[in-house]
Amino acid sequence: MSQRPYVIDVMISAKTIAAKIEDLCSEITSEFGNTDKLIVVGLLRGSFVFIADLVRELDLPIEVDFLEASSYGDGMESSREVRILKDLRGAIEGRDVLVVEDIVDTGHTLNHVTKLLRSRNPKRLKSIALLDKPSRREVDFRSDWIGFEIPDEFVVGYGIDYAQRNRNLPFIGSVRFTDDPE
Ligand SMILES: O=P(O)(O)OC[C@H]1O[C@H](OP(=O)(O)OP(=O)(O)O)[C@H](O)[C@@H]1O
Ligand code: HPA
Repeated sequence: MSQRPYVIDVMISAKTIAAKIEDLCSEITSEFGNTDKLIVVGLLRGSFVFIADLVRELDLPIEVDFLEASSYGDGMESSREVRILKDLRGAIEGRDVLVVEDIVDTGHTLNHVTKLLRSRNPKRLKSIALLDKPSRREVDFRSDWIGFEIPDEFVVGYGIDYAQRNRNLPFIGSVRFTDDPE
């Protein structure tokens, strides 16, 4: 695919993200305070940075597992067809589960994944998303915890890509095409 030229404007700094994660983790720690073990499920690939920071702030007995879902390919439009490319290693029946997602946009990915995991009869299933774009929602879905509500802009960084690039930026930035007429 030929790439249009773009720049990335900082939307949420690394420091602001770190402060938000501390707040979210104290809420999650109280919610799951009585758990014997919390299974923290990261949705690959976008959540790999978020889950790494999150689990280090959780004062709970945890296990980590991953599930890979994909619906965007290399573009900016959801295919609305969520493909499970890699399933969990472990069973979640009767367990406490926290699903960790980088961004909820149309909502198709997290809606599909939480339905799939709920069908496996966990004891409790909650979800957390660092970013939420409510104005883009196509299905009725809301995550239990949200870091930041953001406007309808395509974002990258802190694990999130555009055509597989920019996942390594330490902040959340918005993509601005420099060949746009305005
Ligand atoms: O709410 P939605 O419109 O479904 O969009 C959110 C999903 O889109 C991105 O995944 P992508 O398919 O790009 O895979 P990736 O995580 O490997 O980047 C992102 O990481 C979320 O999982
Ligand atoms: O804004 C976004 N950026 C990158 N990937 C995405 N997947 C859904 N929304 C986005």
